[in-house]
Amino acid sequence: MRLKRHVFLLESSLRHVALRPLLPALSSRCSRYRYSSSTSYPERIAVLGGGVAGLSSAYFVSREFPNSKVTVFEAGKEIGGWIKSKRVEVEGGHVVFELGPRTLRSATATAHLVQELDLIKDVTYTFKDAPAAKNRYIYYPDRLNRLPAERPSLSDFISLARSGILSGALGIVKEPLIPQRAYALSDETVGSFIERRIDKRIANNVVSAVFHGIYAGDIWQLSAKTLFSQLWHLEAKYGSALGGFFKMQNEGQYPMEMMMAHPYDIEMGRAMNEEIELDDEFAKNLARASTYTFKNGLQQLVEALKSAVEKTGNVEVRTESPVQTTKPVGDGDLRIAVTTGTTPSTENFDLVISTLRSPSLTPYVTVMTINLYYPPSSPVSIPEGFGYLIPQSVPFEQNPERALGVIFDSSAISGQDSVDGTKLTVMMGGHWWDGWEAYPTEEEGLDMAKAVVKRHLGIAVEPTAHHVNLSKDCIPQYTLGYEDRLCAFAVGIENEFKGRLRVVGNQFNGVGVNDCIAGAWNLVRGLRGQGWKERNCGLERVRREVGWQAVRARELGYVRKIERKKWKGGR
Ligand SMILES: C=Cc1c2[nH]c(c1C)Cc1[nH]c(c(CCC(=O)O)c1C)Cc1[nH]c(c(C)c1CCC(=O)O)Cc1[nH]c(c(C)c1C=C)C2
Repeated sequence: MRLKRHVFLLESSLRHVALRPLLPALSSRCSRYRYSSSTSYPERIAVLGGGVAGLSSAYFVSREFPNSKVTVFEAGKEIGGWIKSKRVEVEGGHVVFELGPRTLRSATATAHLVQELDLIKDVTYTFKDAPAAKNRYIYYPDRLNRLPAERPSLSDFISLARSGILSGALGIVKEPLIPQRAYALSDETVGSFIERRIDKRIANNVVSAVFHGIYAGDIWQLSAKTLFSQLWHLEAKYGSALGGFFKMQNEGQYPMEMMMAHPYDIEMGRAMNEEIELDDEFAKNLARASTYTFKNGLQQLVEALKSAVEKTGNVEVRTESPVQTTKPVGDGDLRIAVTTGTTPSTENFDLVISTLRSPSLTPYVTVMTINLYYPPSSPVSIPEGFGYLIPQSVPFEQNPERALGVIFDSSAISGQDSVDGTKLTVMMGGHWWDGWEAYPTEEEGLDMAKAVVKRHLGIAVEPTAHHVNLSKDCIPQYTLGYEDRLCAFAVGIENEFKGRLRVVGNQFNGVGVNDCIAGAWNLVRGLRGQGWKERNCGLERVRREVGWQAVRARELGYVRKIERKKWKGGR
């Protein structure tokens, strides 16, 4: 039985919510030109880029316009972008190494896609009560510190306090007394926001670790307005982030149910709630899960997407087809000429959905992932948990390799490997490698990763399997002033392409897999009917300075409906 379920899960203020795609329905102007008025749907659509944003755009658009011919252009030999899972044979069986993102949090658009692609049977969950979900560590200054879980004990706090990680935490209590920022301050870095409102030590010791785990970025460069959007707008509205948060809760019915949101996000959340139906059992599992992935790794998702779009017969995926140029055909013809291939050829499209990067908008960081496997016979013992993150403040001698964190994959993810043992991923680089002209070789990377796990985890033995992967320029950095640059960018492409070029992907919608899929879903929703003829580019959200509102999380879909029922005695 399929029941309607709203299954957005918690999205903390650390998550990037400021860049959800716009709701083109709000844009009323519809420019009609000679060519465009002749068809009621875009006959030919190009999707630029075959990563998860491109493939999910192709999937949604092929359903929205079943008569359109869709072509996906991918520069590389393979589709899937940064999502890559590798099955490696080891003694007695196999293990799955993830070279990029490895797990998903519950989010409606992605969950629905998983369901439509018939992947539910292959989902493997990490439930919220599992040690992997509860135990997260920060390495500081020379040891692992467990972060407070749902019910932290006194000894948790004592050991954290001893490590020095909590120095400056008193600033949180004093935060409501800190004067509101000057009206003229249009953005500041995440580091400076925390320093101004709480304490610099908390920024360097705690917040920088979390930002390593999401952006592999430098909190002294990343934008608070974009990446701390909740806190930023709470301060603007109430004068204080923490005080404002509690004041805002007075407007709700349930404890902690209110959050700040951009009106566009509210509209998108409502649309998802209305339009998306999830399988009852799947929804229940998602509500209990901290994260999930697939038995053969996250790559299953992009492979299933590719098969599904190709099965339609209307979508062609062309690999090894780098995009050379995209230009308006011009002279009254609104179509876009896309030149692709190493021996360039040009075709005209009624609509182009681009996931390609725009270098002027954000810098990128490079991350090296080193997967290590130790068989059960190895004298290796790691704490049960998700893994650990390394803050910017860790002394150089404790982290000369500039690792960002280590994931305990064998503890964090179950159901992928046919053998026991210890599986780890060391993540290195990120902003530490900014401006480097050359990166470590695979051999050097492996040696560096082994040195990290030896120093931090006491693992002195050799892994029996490993894989080193360099993802060059993989995570865009939403640095100071990002939203202003995005706004100028949106105006530029709207003027140039008159609405026929739409953008989506990790440079615009948030850096996570869920962000890219939700962005694609919403972008395609905006193309419906004659929406594809409207003069916008998918970034209308940043085009208007509108006030953020306090809303019930439920209205955004961020509510675990099933849990809420229990909480309120089954109402
Ligand atoms: C390849 C490296 C990546 C780093 N961050 C991201 C990638 C793809 C993107 C990302 N990671 C997380 C989020 C938050 C939202 C979410 O979907 O959970 C985002 C947008 C959280 C996260 N961080 C790590 C893991 C395993 C997860 C869960 C999601 C996932 O599988 O990516 C660990 C981790 N990620 C990075 C580093 C340096 C790191 C360190 C242990 C960079």
